[in-house]
Amino acid sequence: MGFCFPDAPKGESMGKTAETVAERQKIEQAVAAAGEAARRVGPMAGSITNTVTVNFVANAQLAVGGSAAMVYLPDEAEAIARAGGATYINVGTLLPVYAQTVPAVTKTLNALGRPWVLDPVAIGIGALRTELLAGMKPYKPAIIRGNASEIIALAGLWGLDGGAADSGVRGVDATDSVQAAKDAAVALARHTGGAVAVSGKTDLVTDGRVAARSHGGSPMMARVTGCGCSLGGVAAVYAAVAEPFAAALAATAAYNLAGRQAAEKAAGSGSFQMHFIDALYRLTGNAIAANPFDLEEV
Ligand SMILES: Nc1ncnc2c1ncn2[C@@H]1O[C@H](COP(=O)(O)OP(=O)(O)O)[C@@H](O)[C@H]1O
Ligand SMILES: Cc1ncsc1CCOP(=O)(O)O
Ligand SMILES: [Mg+2]
Repeated sequence: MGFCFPDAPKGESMGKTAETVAERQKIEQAVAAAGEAARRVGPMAGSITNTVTVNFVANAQLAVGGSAAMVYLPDEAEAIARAGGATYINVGTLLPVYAQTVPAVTKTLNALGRPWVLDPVAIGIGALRTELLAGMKPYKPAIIRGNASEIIALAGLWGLDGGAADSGVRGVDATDSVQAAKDAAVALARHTGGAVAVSGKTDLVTDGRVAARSHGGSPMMARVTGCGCSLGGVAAVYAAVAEPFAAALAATAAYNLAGRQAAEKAAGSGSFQMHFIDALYRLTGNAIAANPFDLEEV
């Protein structure tokens, strides 16, 4: 492991002091522990997620050791929220029933103090999506995971620094860079007191105090639908057994490592998905923690 700060803008990288060595080691240990605990405990992380990638989300959660359960109805969502170690909410394809399900379950999760992960997929499309995402602000997800444009748009919707109503969300895809979403991610993390994971070529994970830039993955991940959604589902599995920042970084690092490994074997995007699930299944906590990341204070 050791230090690597190649991407940190000048003046922002943490110095190589004893304190930062200790900070890095603490983070690496927490990430490794999250990876190991998911396999040991087998936490259930239920999902309210989109109909496009629901199978990929469940298989990725199972591959890292968790247990999956997908629901749509309000009473069933309440039940899995109560029974699960964490819950995943992804607004990718909304149905009318979500107008009841989503506010009820986020309120319950907040009242229970139970971690939940939000993926604000395609934020900006339609009135219901905007209403549901705006209404989540007081219920504070432990982890917000999205691509750069979604993170900028969510901070804009919640009236936070770095946000913009007119971010570059294009359907479910991003047109903004991860770096451009840094201020929005930090502001969101400070609002929730949890963590924010911004995905892209190099991912950024922050708790509002430090930011880790996690390296790896493959451009092929943007050619397979659900790499982002399933990353959120895996973050929920880890959030059931670890603090938000460690859980978000563990999921992000696992994806970067498994993505790199899968790309070495895949002949194209179809077999990439198969090799990717295989690679996730084989990861150890120590391997996840050893995936390269840079650390900076924010
Ligand atoms: N060009 C890339 N190089 C490496 N990894 C990538 C690249 N694009 C996306 N990824 C990875 O794919 C996963 C999903 O990210 P992304 O495509 O940004 O999410 P979304 O599908 O929600 O837009 C993340 O693990 C991210 O690191
Ligand atoms: C294509 C699509 N349309 C609505 S949800 C969805 C899946 C998006 O998945 P991801 O953001 O992980 O690529
Ligand atoms: Mg997405």
